[in-house]
Amino acid sequence: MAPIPSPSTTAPKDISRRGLMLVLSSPSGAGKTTISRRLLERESGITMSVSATTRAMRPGEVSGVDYHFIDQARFDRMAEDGAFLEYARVFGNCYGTPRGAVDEALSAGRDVLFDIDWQGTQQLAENARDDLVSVFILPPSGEELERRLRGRAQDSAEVIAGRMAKASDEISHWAEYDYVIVNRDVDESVAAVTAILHAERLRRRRQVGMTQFVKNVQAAL
Ligand SMILES: Nc1nc2c(ncn2[C@@H]2O[C@H](COP(=O)(O)OP(=O)(O)O)[C@@H](O)[C@H]2O)c(=O)[nH]1
Ligand SMILES: Nc1ncnc2c1ncn2[C@@H]1O[C@H](COP(=O)(O)OP(=O)(O)O)[C@@H](O)[C@H]1O
Repeated sequence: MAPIPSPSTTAPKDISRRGLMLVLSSPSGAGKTTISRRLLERESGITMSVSATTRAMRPGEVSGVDYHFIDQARFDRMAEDGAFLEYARVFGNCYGTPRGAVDEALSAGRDVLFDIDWQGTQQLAENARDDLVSVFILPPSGEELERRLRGRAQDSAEVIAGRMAKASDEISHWAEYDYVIVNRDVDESVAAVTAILHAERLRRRRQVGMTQFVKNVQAAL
């Protein structure tokens, strides 16, 4: 099957577009990180927001790529200085989205992908509803969620039990999101998120140069 053309080929090239903020949330272990990585590999024009966190680095994680790993004092200072677009406490650790990189990307017309929880999504919705597109990822079942958390083999049994205990709370926010995906098959989930991104890029209000483009088309009629 021929690849589906992306909106960069279906929207007129000389029309400037405002970047959007694409948020993925889910209970821990449902597959946000996996879906995000695949999406970033195949999509251009979108960058990942790298959060700051006070949690310990996991094996295989890279500082500055997966997270900016910082201590509590530095996190508190950044929060006080207004350096976060949003921040929250999750599983006893602090997580926050540094403002600078996001502002820069959006104003350059690039989209930004966020892996943040429902608390962060609510804060973004309060401050930037028009730029926000939110997607909630559900696991196919509770048993499968536990299998994925164990299979990831990155957390102790105690930490996994804590994440399972919080899963129901996190899931209770599913209806606050614009889109909902059940992550059964990774390829299908990536295709679904890609379809959402492509459609949202074509929203009229994001194509800020469209008025002028239409005038130019009309002038020649
Ligand atoms: N509000 C907010 N939540 C975040 C941020 N970064 C990560 N999170 C959320 O914190 C939770 C824990 O993330 P993490 O420790 O990486 O565990 P994982 O989701 O199991 O891989 C997840 O629900 C993330 O979506 C952030 O900057 N802000
Ligand atoms: N659709 C899927 N089917 C089977 N395993 C999956 C699927 N999506 C993700 N996984 C696996 O589940 C585990 C948790 O996924 P991850 O992306 O780390 O979740 P999250 O970022 O939401 O905590 C990983 O080992 C990942 O490889």
